[in-house]
Amino acid sequence: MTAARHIIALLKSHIAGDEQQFLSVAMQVAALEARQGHGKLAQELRDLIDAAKVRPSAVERRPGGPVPLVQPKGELANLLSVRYSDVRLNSMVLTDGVERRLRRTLLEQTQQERLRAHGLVPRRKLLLVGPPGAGKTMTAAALAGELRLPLFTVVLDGLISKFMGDTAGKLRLVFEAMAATRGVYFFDEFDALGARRTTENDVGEIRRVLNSFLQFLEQDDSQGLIVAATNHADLLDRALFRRFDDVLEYTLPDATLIERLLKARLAAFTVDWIDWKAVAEAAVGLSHAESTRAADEAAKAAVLDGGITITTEALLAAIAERRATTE
Ligand SMILES: Nc1ncnc2c1ncn2[C@@H]1O[C@H](COP(=O)(O)OP(=O)(O)OP(=O)(O)O)[C@@H](O)[C@H]1O
Repeated sequence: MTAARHIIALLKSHIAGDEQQFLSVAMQVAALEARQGHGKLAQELRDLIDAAKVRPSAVERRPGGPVPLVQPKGELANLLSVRYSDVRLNSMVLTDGVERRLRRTLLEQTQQERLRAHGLVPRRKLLLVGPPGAGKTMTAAALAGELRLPLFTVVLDGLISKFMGDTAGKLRLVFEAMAATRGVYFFDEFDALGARRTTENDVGEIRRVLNSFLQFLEQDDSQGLIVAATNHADLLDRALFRRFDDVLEYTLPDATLIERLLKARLAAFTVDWIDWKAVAEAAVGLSHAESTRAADEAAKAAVLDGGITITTEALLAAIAERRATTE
C-alpha cells in the first residue's frame, strides 16, 4: 500500500472515532517499515503505538470529561456490568432507515433540555429486533460512545433466577440504578425476560415478572437510554412493543451494504484489484458479523503471507468458509 493510502486509512478511522482501527493501521505501517529494513523507524512507531494504548481512552479525554464511571456494588454487581465505549455510529453499516432513527434518538438526547423546556420528552426507550450479528449490541455501544455515557449491560443470568420471585426484585434494583446513574442500559436477549415460557417454570410467575418489567418501563422517567435487543421478536409479548419509543428492525445486509462493510473493514489493506460485485454477491445471506469475520480472515491470511494485498479469491474463499460454518 502506498503512503497516501495509509494516510487515507488513518484519517478514515480518525473521522469514525475508531481508535482500534487507527492503531491497527499504524501497526501495519510499522510492519511495512520493518520489512523494508527501516528497523529504527519501525521501533519508533511501535513505541508510539504502545504509548497510545496505555493512554486514557478517547471517551475519557473528551471535553467536559466523561460521566464518572460508577461501578455497581453489592447485589447490583451481579446484575450490571459497566464499561465505557469508543464505538461511533459512523463505524457502523446500517440501512438508511435504522441509521436515521438512531441519529434522531441521539439528537433528541443531546437536545433534551430544549425539548423538556417545551414539555416534550426525548426518545429513550428503544427495542432492537433482528437476526444475530446485525449490530444490535454494537448499536448500544455506539449510542453510549456518541453520548459519552457509560454502557451498563444487564446480566440476564444474574437477573433470571430459578426463583422468579427474586427476578422482579432484581429488576427493581436495575431500574433504581437507572434513576441514580445516567447511562445506556442494555438488555440483550430480551426475549428471555419478555417471553420465556418453559414448562418447568410457573407461567403465572413469568407473567408477574413481565408485568413488573412493563410497569417499571412505563414508570421510568430517568434520563438515560434503555436499549433492549432480541433475535426473537415473534416470541415477545405484544404489550411490550407499545412501551418502547421506537422499535428498530435490523436485517441481514444486502450486497450494497456488504460491499461498504468489507471496504471499511479492509481500509488499511490494498484492495485495488478486488471484484467487489462478485464478492458482495457471494456474501449475501451472511450477517454483518460473519462478513466482518470473512474480511478479517482474508486480511490475516495476507499478513501471514507477508503482504497486505487482498485478492478476490482470498475473500471469496473466506466467505465460502463462513458460509459452510453457518449453514
Ligand atoms: N451493522 C454493523 N456495522 C458494522 N459492523 C457490524 C455491524 N453488525 C455487526 N458488526 C460486526 O459484528 C460484530 C458482532 O455484532 P453484534 O454483537 O453487535 O451483533 P448482534 O446483532 O448484537 O448479535 P447477537 O444477537 O448475536 O448478540 C460487531 O462487533 C461488529 O464487528
